[in-house]
Amino acid sequence: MCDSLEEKFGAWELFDEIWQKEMTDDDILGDISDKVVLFTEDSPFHDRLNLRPDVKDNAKAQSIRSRGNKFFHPKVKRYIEAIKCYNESIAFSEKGSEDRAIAYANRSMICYELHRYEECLENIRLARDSNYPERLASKLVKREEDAKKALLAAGNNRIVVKGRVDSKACGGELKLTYNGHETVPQVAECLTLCESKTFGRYVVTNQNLNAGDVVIIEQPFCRLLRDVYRCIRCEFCFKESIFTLIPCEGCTVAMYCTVECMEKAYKQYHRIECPIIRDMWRIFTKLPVLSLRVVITAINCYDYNLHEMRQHLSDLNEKKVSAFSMDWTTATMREIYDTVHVLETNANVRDSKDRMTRVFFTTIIRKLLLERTDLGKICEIDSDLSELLDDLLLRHLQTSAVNMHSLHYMEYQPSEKLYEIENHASACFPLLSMLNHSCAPNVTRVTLYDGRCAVIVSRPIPKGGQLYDNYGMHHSLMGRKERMLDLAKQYKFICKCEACIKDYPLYPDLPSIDVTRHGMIDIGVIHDELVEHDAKQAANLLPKLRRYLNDIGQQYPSKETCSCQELFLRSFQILYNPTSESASYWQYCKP
Ligand SMILES: C[S@@+](CC[C@H](N)C(=O)[O-])C[C@H]1O[C@@H](n2cnc3c(N)ncnc32)[C@H](O)[C@@H]1O
Repeated sequence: MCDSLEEKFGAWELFDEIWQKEMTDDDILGDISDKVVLFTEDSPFHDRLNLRPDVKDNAKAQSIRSRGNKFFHPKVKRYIEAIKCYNESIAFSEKGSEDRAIAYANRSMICYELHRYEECLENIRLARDSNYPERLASKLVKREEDAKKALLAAGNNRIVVKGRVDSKACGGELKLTYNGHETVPQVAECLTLCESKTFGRYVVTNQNLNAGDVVIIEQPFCRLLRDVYRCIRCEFCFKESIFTLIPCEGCTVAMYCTVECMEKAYKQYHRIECPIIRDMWRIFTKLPVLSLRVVITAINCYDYNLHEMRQHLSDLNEKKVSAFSMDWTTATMREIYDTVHVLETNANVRDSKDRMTRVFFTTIIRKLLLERTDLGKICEIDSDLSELLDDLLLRHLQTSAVNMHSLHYMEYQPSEKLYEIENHASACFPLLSMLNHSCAPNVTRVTLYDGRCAVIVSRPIPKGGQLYDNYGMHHSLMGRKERMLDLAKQYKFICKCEACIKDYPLYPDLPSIDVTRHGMIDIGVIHDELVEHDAKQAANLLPKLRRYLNDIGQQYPSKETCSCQELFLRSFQILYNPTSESASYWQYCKP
């Protein structure tokens, strides 16, 4: 990961400061709508947050490159840290500048040291295209010759990524276990959407489901790469491209694996985000940035015709929109957005401070958009349109908090010599968002390497049962009080799941089951085997774990079921998660 762009004093800290100074008890208890206007108009957020246009800066590019050179030093050999600095330097440098060319050339040097000869040659090409200085040209000629020779000698420089490549040979593409709905082919036809006062919308099965059943595979409506991956992965397709990223010419944040990805991102959202994305990441956490991404993606579905969008949304009967009954085989992007538009906001159960925070954030984002982007020109003519922008931002600042899902990949940890799951992005999924939470879940989510997300049953669910996801608060890892507080704070509900009602203990205090009745399964041995991150091994273990979970799954909770669920998930992750290539470089450098 790279350094986070988020600053210590951001929008939340400013809000909290103003809130404590300005708000009286009467405001908090009474109607706050008038106060909202005054509050946001008077707030000195522009200066306090030091909002400023993002500009290329060669001096900064040079200083970041020097930092990279220190990491590159033969006694230091922290090449990955060095290349992240070179990438940041490339992002800051002006197009065609010597600083840009030298950063590419330095990146070629690291590629050479890491035996990535094709990428070394690509960086030499990029350096030359960027006016690499004549006085240093001989260095590049020599490196180019060496790389070509090494490439010939190596035969094939392709890196084999253990998990991903092998998985195709072992498990193939992950598919739904059952036929999909005719009009919602990404959801097993046995699933239906229900609604109640207690649960809102929720998903049930009309037949018995077994552990291992794949019941939903969904493409996100939109997604957002975490800022700490900006110098490692393509901002559009998320591919790990640390050796060949190219920069957006408008901002100092976005980098891409190809011009094609850059153009697609620009068309879908970056055209609007480009002038404000650095400030967004500086002053906010990922949730407001994802909310902005949802709004811009939605506006793009309307080709920036905000009049048409406003008309459509004001005519929309929200109660009638359902991701489960829409015909996805013919749906347009506008119709897909309708299903995002009606995601839960929990607006009616938010307290004054929560609502005011989101109004405050909306005001800041709207102002940035109107001052710096094409939306300013569009909204100038009609104040109703800027109101629409406000409504959308406020809405999705709420829906994102409640419905956002993290995307994961497997990262090699050089110090422990094993793979760990990491969260590199957030995404909005209209169908997955219909799953409610339980602290003792019966399904689990797996990010697939093509960017979709699969829902897999993790213990048997009887016909008529509800499918329960886990929002990050599991009974085996967190105490009941803490879980309930967190769920109430972020998701605004009082959890009454089986684990909360029956007060299931933490993992060390869980009962053990009588394994003699079900055959022994050595959790420790399987764990050690899976740590190897070998896809063939995972594919072999999966049916065994699946059988075991279906046998013992009814005896919940127990140490065995919880551990087995963990190992089961791990096997799926090894087979289907994106896997980092980083294991291939640590042999040549220091972490
Ligand atoms: C991702 S949405 C799930 C779908 C939601 N029920 C709906 O109607 O859109 C998350 C929200 O659903 C509700 N929710 C989730 N799990 C719940 C549960 N176990 N009991 C009650 N409400 C729950 C909460 O309002 C939560 O913020």
